[in-house]
Amino acid sequence: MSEWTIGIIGGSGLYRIDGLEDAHWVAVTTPWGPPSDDLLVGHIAGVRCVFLPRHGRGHHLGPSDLNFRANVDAMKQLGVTDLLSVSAIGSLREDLPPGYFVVVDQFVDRTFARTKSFFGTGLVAHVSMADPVCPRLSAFAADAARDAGAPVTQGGTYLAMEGPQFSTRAESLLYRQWGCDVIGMTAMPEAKLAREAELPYALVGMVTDYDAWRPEEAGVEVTDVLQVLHGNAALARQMLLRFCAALPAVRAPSPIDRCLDHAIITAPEARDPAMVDRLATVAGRVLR
Ligand SMILES: CSC[C@H]1O[C@H](OP(=O)(O)O)[C@H](O)[C@@H]1O
Ligand SMILES: Nc1ncnc2[nH]cnc12
Repeated sequence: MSEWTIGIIGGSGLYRIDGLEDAHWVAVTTPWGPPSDDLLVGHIAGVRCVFLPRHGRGHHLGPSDLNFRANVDAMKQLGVTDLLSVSAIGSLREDLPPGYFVVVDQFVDRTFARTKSFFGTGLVAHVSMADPVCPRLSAFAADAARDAGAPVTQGGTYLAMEGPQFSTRAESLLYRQWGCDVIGMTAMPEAKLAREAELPYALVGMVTDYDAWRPEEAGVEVTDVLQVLHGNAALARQMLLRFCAALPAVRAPSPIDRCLDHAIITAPEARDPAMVDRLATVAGRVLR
């Protein structure tokens, strides 16, 4: 049994968190290079939280330039036990209009220009991604969003695209045919790396637009996205407050806390010592 430390990765439009008590910015270095920004450590409703603006303060990093490994490693270095991502998303469904909060539970990864694993030559691991989000954390997040007064859909498939350009109409229509519900540019490989780091992960997407599949509508523009996000800012803040306030005092273990028990395939004598060193934070539990 242990206590919670909630990592919050804030996406587009979410570059700081008001209401974080005793807050201070902390610079963290990682073996993977620099994270997107310093991390803001403080408390919400008595729960220790670590906030990272995914694109940096001022939004100077695009989705393909994010150092996802450094972001997850930095969270883990600061003692994060569970990771909550808050993202802007496009909707691929008529019944998920702008303003909706979608707590996603599946992903289709169509990104292609990103480093997707902490592991590789010298230390190979294969984690399961069958169930990519933590059901417990996702349920807490959905309840909190509902309590805050947001329209919430629990469950949905997020298509992760490379970007930075938005989709063509043909792509948008194709993703709908695939059964995807929402679209964004950042959840992958973030969710995969969180799993490799044994961090339970949940994603609350805030629908900002209908992407490009509606024939009568022009495609999405950044200004549309930001307008909806600014309108949602108070709701997002309330959601985080209620999320922390409702967490049980004691954190019961999650199976994800130990998912590397079954994942590493490289024999101990064949492991690259430099890789073992680099993985100290992420996988030290099973490598020491
Ligand atoms: C500003 S629109 C496109 C941009 O917004 C989303 O970012 P995030 O997931 O970090 O909220 C989307 O993935 C794109 O990066
Ligand atoms: N339509 C869209 N496509 C990709 N990422 C987004 N983020 C917000 N809206 C988006």
